[in-house]
Amino acid sequence: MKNISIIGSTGSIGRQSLDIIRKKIEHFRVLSISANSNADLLYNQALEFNPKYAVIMDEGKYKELKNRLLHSNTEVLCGIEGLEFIASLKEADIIINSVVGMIGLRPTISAIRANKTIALANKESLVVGGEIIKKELNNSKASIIPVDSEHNAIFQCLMGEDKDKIKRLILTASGGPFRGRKKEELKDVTPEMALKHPRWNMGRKISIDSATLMNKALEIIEAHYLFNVSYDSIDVVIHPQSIIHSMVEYIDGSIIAQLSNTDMRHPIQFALDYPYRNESHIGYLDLFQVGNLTFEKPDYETFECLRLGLDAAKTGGSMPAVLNAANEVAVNLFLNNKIKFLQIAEIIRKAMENHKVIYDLSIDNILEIERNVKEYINSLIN
Ligand SMILES: NC(=O)C1=CN([C@@H]2O[C@H](COP(=O)(O)OP(=O)(O)OC[C@H]3O[C@@H](n4cnc5c(N)ncnc54)[C@H](OP(=O)(O)O)[C@@H]3O)[C@@H](O)[C@H]2O)C=CC1
Ligand SMILES: CC(=O)[C@@H](O)[C@H](O)COP(=O)(O)O
Ligand SMILES: [Mn+2]
Repeated sequence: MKNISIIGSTGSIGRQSLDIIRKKIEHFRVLSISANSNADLLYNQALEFNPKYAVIMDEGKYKELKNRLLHSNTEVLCGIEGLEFIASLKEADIIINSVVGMIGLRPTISAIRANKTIALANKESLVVGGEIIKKELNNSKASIIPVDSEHNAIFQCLMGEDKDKIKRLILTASGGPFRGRKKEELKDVTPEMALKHPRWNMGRKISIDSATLMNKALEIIEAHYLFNVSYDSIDVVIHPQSIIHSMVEYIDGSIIAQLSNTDMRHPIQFALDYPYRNESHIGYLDLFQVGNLTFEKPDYETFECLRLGLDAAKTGGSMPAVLNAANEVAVNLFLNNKIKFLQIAEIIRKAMENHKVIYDLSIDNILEIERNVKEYINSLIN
């Protein structure tokens, strides 16, 4: 029986994690759950899974949730300290970090310091704090099992292999809802259009990141830190079918790929069962239904976010944190119809140009960078 803490249990990955747990309830116990503001769903999850702790970020909803769960076995906590607490519980075997955004950094660090196994979906914590996370991991017995589909695929393609023999990592990208379009055609696209991902049903922020291809930029940085591979050895290939979730090319010319249905419950199950493989509860890939698998080069001209991400990655230091913070603010503005689609990249570019890079990063100065970037963008658009 494994005890699981889920940070972000009310989101897309959080709900799919609970779905896997529901199907394998004799193997897993839900120890803690959390939400930002969706108190109703958190309440229902608490009733169904009877966790020891439920954390709500939104202070305004804390008292009411506490009252609603008064006669249950679930203690209600609030705020980032609550997330750090459930990320480091002594009795937790696996921490699923499925929160969205760089708010995930502090819980990831807490889990590492408590020597936990972390099923990591929250890519933003690695993007902003990759160097710190690497150092913390070196001083702990914690491990990260990637849940992000590409990184989970690469993790599987590396199993049993000699890492010194890697030639390159090949990250696959669907191309998003605007694949094949030129910049001119993206001027007036709406949030509704951008949210319609052709293959995956995901949360709102990552769906917009897929539409701008920022998602792939974040994933390049994520892969760099997870697998300790230089940026020159990480390539992106557009693969519209999203059946091959990523590949590793070795020095002898062999490419090893991981394929499965376009369903995040595959990598989630893998991470929860690791190091074992168990029967799938969600079905198997029917190769005869898949059709052709195709590959294209990314269009760096149209999808400027991908190029900005590469620039930030190669600059290093605090620049990926600026890229990420600016992206979080810009995506939010776009989703609220405050800016146009193409302004997302424009705002990120300006925030990067405005930033003086620092190389000795701490959690505090990452959080300060986030505040400064927010202020700068507010001054830009007001
Ligand atoms: N969805 C997917 O298929 C994939 C997602 N990922 C990554 O996984 C992570 C989660 O994505 P996804 O599940 O789509 O996101 P969702 O938006 O669906 O869910 C996010 C979760 O985080 C909570 N949350 C949001 N903001 C805060 C905050 N400020 N403080 C505390 N909790 C917060 C939400 O609570 P509430 O419900 O109350 O808002 C919710 O539980 C992201 O980093 C994403 O890039 C990676 C690969 C695939
Ligand atoms: C499911 C998953 O891992 C997402 O990150 C997905 O890859 C997004 O699709 P894109 O390839 O369009 O970014
Ligand atoms: Mn992904």
